[in-house]
Amino acid sequence: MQKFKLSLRVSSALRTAHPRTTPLRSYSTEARLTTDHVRIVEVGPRDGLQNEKKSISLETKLELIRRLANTGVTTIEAGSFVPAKWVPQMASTSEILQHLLRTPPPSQNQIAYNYLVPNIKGLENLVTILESEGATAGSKDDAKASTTTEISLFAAATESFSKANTNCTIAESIERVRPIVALAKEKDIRVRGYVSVALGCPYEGPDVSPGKVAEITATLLEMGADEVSVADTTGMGTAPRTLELLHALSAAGIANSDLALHFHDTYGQALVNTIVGLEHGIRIFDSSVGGLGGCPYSKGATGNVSTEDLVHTLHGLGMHTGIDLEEMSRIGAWISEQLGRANDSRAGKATLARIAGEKTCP
Ligand SMILES: CC(C)(COP(=O)([O-])OP(=O)([O-])OC[C@H]1O[C@@H](n2cnc3c(N)ncnc32)[C@H](O)[C@@H]1OP(=O)([O-])[O-])[C@@H](O)C(=O)NCCC(=O)NCCSC(=O)C[C@@](C)(O)CC(=O)[O-]
Repeated sequence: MQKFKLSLRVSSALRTAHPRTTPLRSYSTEARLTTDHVRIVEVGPRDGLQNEKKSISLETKLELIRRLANTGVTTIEAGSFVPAKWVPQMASTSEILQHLLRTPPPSQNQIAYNYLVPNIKGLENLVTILESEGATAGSKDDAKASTTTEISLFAAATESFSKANTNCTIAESIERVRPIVALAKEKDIRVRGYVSVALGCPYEGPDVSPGKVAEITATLLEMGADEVSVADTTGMGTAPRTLELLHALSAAGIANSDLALHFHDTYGQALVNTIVGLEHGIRIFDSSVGGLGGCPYSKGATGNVSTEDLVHTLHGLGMHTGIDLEEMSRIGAWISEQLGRANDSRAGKATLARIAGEKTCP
């Protein structure tokens, strides 16, 4: 495999788009790629399914998670402790947690199951189940030796989105997060933060302040979040603005190792922006199998970048994910069929077509 070497010349595009703020500099990647392993956070069962019009049964959700756990992926967002009136598709999350606590993952994989909590009540509900099952977040007894339970919490980078998504201002949402992190730390639960609409807001447009995103990210980390996923909820991000945002995060003193990137592929820019992130040194990316999802507050929004497309791109760049692309492609086709929707992964469809072709070739 040839050494991964890119020269995207992002800097000249950046200069045109942002003449005042961005320093002129050449953009060489080689020195930044010190490690070639990327951790993918599979968000299909939560971020994907929460936005699908058709609800699926608990059994199908469990089957989805079981199959995903067999692909080599190490972090799976399994559900969300939100009121059913806000997100009806996530209503069976308690049962999912219970089931996963009782079931060792297949193939002896070490898997972290992550649950979104919008407020302290969500985390209290999760902890009640954890304790009633006699489990801790990082279960150490034999039956549960290889699963851990994590949470995600979230804030938004614009006031309008914060109001629509969480019924409160940004400042109030940060205050809401504080006791969640404190309780999670007390219970030894790993915490992931999200900053939504980091590269574009359905109400306020693409010009979201990178400084504001960096400020919220830093606040979540200072409170005790273990990593923060910076989310392009609307898919409005472009390569130059992604780079500008990454520079703002670095300038705020935030280490790349504390960051993940979460791209939706509404404008088909997710993989381009992923490469910008890779070049900058980010090694954690979120994606959903089959490109499941959308966003109820963002008209026309498609789902997350598909895991199959992301894995295909990363492997093509010589990076490692530990994920079996063929198996992931089969799951993408299967879950799309269960949901009665098109499979949004080009690499997934192409992989399956290639396998079918190989089988029928004389
Ligand atoms: C934050 C709230 C709850 C405030 O919602 P609210 O209506 O202001 O809540 P409230 O505190 O006034 O309570 C209202 C009722 O809900 C109950 N309640 C309160 N909390 C809970 C809970 N956790 N679980 C179960 N029940 C709960 C509470 O007990 C009460 O019950 P009642 O007295 O009426 O019977 C609401 O705004 C909410 O759930 N928002 C989250 C919506 C959501 O999940 N959005 C999608 C996730 S974010 C996302 O997807 C983006 C991301 C992360 O993927 C990254 C990206 O941007 O791409």
